[in-house]
Amino acid sequence: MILTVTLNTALDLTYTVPALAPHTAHRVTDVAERPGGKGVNVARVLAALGHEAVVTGFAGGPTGAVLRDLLAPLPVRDALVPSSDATRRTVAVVDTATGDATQFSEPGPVVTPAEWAAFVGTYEELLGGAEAVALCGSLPRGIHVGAYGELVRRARRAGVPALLDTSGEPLRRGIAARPDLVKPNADELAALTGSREPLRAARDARRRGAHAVVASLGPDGLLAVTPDGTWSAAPPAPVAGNPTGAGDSAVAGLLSALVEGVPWPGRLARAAALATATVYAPAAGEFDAARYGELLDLVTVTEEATAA
Ligand SMILES: O=P(O)(O)OC[C@H]1O[C@](O)(CO)[C@@H](O)[C@H]1O
Repeated sequence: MILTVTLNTALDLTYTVPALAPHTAHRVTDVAERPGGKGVNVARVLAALGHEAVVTGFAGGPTGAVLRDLLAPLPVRDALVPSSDATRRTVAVVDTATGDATQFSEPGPVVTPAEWAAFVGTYEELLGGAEAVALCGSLPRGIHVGAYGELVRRARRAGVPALLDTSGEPLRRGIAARPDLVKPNADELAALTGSREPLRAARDARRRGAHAVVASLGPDGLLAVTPDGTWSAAPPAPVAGNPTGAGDSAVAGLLSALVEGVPWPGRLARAAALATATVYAPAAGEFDAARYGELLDLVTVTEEATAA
């Protein structure tokens, strides 16, 4: 079983508009409502790849109830812990003229110390049956900024490989706890290290404690800096579509291949193909399965002739 943690789960709304323009009113032509937050998306992709996936984190209030209802028919196990405050919503506005997505994310619930303690108990129990854990997304209010560091340390004590995908101070603190893998995007890596040069920044992230770093660089694919070598993985051509959730699919690709014992080049090919196939799909947590199959053969993985 692969465990995914989404402390700040979300009811993801996707609005489609013909053309997005500030200071104007918009008629929404399509509305989609999905259970979201990064770890929820990761779990859905893991399940589609044939892995048993368990989702934990918090859900509360009317939005939390809808999220759980939407999760129920999906092939992932719901081990969410109740919060008294309501789960947030996110809104992604997709502009059909350009294909661009603009995201608005609410801050999320205020989690109480008792709720955090209940979550930690559930997390410890679930770690007992986990082959790997993904720790994903922003922190809701009330949770200490070192929370991911604590969860990484607990995973290490349980002998479970931990992948961290977050940003800002929670990422900085989480990395210091030495996760097996971090998956920042270009902006998160630059904010962490002060460098917009991905190779230099990824090496810096390793020095800060991450065992391996896989940076997601949008249309440029992935850059992996690991103890075994440095690779880049690129899709055959840039793809137009909604990139929301592409990074989550990359995480699912990396984790599934890790637990299957696939070597780094194969892991990266899978992650890059899944991320690209997600851009072809309408919403985060989904990917175009036919395109994924084609892309697996078309992704180029190149070993960089440079020390990690
Ligand atoms: O926790 P955050 O960093 O705010 O990210 C959450 C959001 O990211 C997405 O997972 C896309 O990666 C959305 O589904 C949305 O819920």
